[in-house]
Amino acid sequence: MSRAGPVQSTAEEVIRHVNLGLIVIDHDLKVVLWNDWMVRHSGVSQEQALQQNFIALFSQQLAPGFLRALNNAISYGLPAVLSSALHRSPLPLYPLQASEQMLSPDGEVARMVQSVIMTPIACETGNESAGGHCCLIQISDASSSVRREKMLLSHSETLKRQVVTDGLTGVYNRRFFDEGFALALQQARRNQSSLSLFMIDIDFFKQYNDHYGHVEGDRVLKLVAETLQQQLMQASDIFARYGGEEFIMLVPELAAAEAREFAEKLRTSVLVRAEPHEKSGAGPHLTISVGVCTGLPEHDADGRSLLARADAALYRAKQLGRNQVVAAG
Ligand SMILES: Nc1nc2c(ncn2[C@@H]2O[C@H](COP(=O)(O)OP(=O)(O)OP(=O)(O)O)[C@@H](O)[C@H]2O)c(=O)[nH]1
Repeated sequence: MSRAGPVQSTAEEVIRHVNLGLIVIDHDLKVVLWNDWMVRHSGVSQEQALQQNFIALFSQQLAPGFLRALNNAISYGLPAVLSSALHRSPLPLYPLQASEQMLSPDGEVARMVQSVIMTPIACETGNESAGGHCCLIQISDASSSVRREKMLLSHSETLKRQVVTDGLTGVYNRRFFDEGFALALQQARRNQSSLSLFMIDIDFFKQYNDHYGHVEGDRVLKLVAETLQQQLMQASDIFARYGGEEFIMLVPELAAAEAREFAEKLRTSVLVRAEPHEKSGAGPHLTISVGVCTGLPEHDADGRSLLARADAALYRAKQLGRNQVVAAG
C-alpha cells in the first residue's frame, strides 16, 4: 500500500469540507480542481467543470480585474489578493440562502461578496515546453463581514449623533454648541466677520409645568425647539438646547440691526403658535424672551464675553416683563 494513500484521502476530505472555494487552473485555463464549496455556490458540478475552460464555465462575464490577475498569475507567476472592497463580486457565486436582504434592488439574487487569493503553483502539465504556471484560487464569502462592517458603521453613526443631540427635543446639545461655537469664533476672527448669539428662554415655564404637568411641559419644550429650528437661515447657523428650558442660537455675519430683527422673528414664531399658558404672567400664551448680542470676536477672547453679554441681555428681557427681545449694548 502506498504511504501517500491515507494522507491523500485526508487531503481530499479537507478539500471537500473546507469552507472556502478552491479552484486550480492550469496554464491552458483548464480547471483541474473544483471543490464542493464551488459546486454549491456556483451551481456548476465537478463533472461540468473539470478539464473545461474556466472562463467558458460561466454564462456571465467575469470581472476584468479578476481576469487580469489570473493572467498575471499564470503567465508571470504573480500572486494576487482581490479584496472585497475593490472587487466586490468577481465571480457569479451566490449565497446558499437567498433571503430578502440578499435581493438586489431589481429583485435579482445578489452575488456573494468575495475575497479572492490567487497563488501561482507548480503543477504537472504534461507539456513542460508550454511554460506558465497553474493557479490556485481561494475564494471566501465576505458577505457577513461586509454586513457586520455596515452594522458597526451605522451603530457608530447613531452613537456619534446621540453624543451631540438632546434626547428630548432632537436638536443639538450644549456639547455640540460649544464645539461649533469655538470653530465659528476661529472663522470669524480669520475673516474679521461678526457673530450673533441669541439666548432664548421660555417664560414662566415652572408655572407651566406646575399647572399642566411635566409631560405637557416636555411636549411644549419640543414644540418650541421645533419652531425655533425652523427659523434657521443657513447651514452655518447653530441651534442647540443650552439647558433646561433655555436654547441658544448662533448666526454668523449679521449686522446688529439684522440680528435684532431676527430675534424678533424668533420671539414671534413661538407666540403665533398660540400655545395656551394660563399661568403665564406675560399673556395667555406660551412666550419666550430673547437676549441677543452681535460682536466681532477679539483676537484673544474665547467667546465668553459674547456669551455673557447675550446672557445679560436675556436677564434684562426677563426683568422688563418677558415676551420680548433685548439687544446687548
Ligand atoms: N417638562 C420639563 N421641564 C423642564 C425640563 N428642564 C427644565 N424644566 C423646568 O423648567 C423650569 C424652569 O424654571 P425657572 O428657571 O424658574 O424659569 P421659569 O419658570 O421659566 O421662569 P422665567 O425663566 O423667569 O420666566 C423648572 O421648573 C424645571 O423643572 C424638561 O426637560 N422638561
